[in-house]
Amino acid sequence: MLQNKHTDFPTSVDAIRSEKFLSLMFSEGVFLLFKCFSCHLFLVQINTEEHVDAADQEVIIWDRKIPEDILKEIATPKEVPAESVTVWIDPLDATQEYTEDLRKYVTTMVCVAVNGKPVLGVIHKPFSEYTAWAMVDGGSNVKARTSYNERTPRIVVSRSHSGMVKQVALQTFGNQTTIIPAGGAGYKVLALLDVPDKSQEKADLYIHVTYIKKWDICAGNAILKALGGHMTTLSGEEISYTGSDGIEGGLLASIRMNHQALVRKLPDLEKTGHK
Ligand SMILES: Nc1ncnc2c1ncn2[C@@H]1O[C@H](COP(=O)(O)O)[C@@H](OP(=O)(O)O)[C@H]1O
Ligand SMILES: [Mg+2]
Repeated sequence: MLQNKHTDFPTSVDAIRSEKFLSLMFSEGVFLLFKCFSCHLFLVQINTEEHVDAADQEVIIWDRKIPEDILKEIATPKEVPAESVTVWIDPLDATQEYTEDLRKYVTTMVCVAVNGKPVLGVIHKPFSEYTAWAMVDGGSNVKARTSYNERTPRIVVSRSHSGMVKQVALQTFGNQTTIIPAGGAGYKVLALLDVPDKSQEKADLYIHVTYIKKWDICAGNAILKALGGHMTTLSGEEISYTGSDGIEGGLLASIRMNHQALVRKLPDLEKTGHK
C-alpha cells in the first residue's frame, strides 16, 4: 500500500493504485473474465466515485499475470461484448468512518455488471489485507455462514446515513431484534458472510433506507448473488447497474433466507414516510 506523504493513511487514490488492489481489479475483473482486450476497452463503461486531478493521473501498466488461486477457481473465461459491460468502482467506502479513524469499516470495491446484472464483485479491506471476491456462475474465495437467524435477525445498518432504518427494522422484526450500526456498504455485506477477519462483526440481514450509489453496492450484490443470496430494493426489485448512478428504493440484503418473505414483511416506505 502506498502511503500518503502527509499522513499515515493511504489516500483513496493511493488505495486504488495499491499493487494488490490493481492486481485484483484487473485480474479478477474485466480482463480475466470478459476478455476485454485493450482495443475494446474504451467501449466499457466505467463509473467510479474517484475524481482524479488531471495532474495526478498516472498510467499503470498491468502485467496480465493472474494469481494462481484465482485461476484455480475460474478455469474458463467468459466472453461478452465490451459494450455490455459496466464497471463500478468505489475506491474508498466508509469515507466518513475513515475520517474518524475507524479503519475496520473501510473497503475498496470493484464490480463488473453485464447488461446491468451484477456478475463479479471484489471487496478488499486494505487495513486487514482481506479480500473477498465472487463471480456469478464462476468461482469465489468466500462463502455463506452455515446458519442465520430469520425470526429475530441481527440487522446491520448505516451509522452515518441511517434515516429511519432502526424504526423500520424494529417495526418489522420486533424489539428483540439487534441493530448493529456500522460504516460502509462493503463492510455490511461482509457481515453477512463467513469472513475470517477478526475485526468483522456478523449480522443476519443488511437494511438501508436512504438513497445510495451503485458503486457502493454493486460488488456486494454480485458476491451475494454468486453465493445464492440476494440484494434488492426494499420492495424486492432487482437493481440494474446501468443508467443512473444511484437508487432511491432502499436496500435489503440477505443470504440463506426467504428473501421475498422478508420483503413482504417490510413496510412500504413511501406510505410510512420512513425513508
Ligand atoms: N443517503 C445517501 N446518499 C449518498 N450516499 C450514501 C447515502 N447513504 C449511504 N451512502 C453511501 O454509501 C456508503 C455506505 O454508507 P453507510 O456507511 O452510511 O452505510 C458510503 O459510501 P462512501 O463512504 O464511499 O461515500 C455512503 O456515502
Ligand atoms: Mg462507498
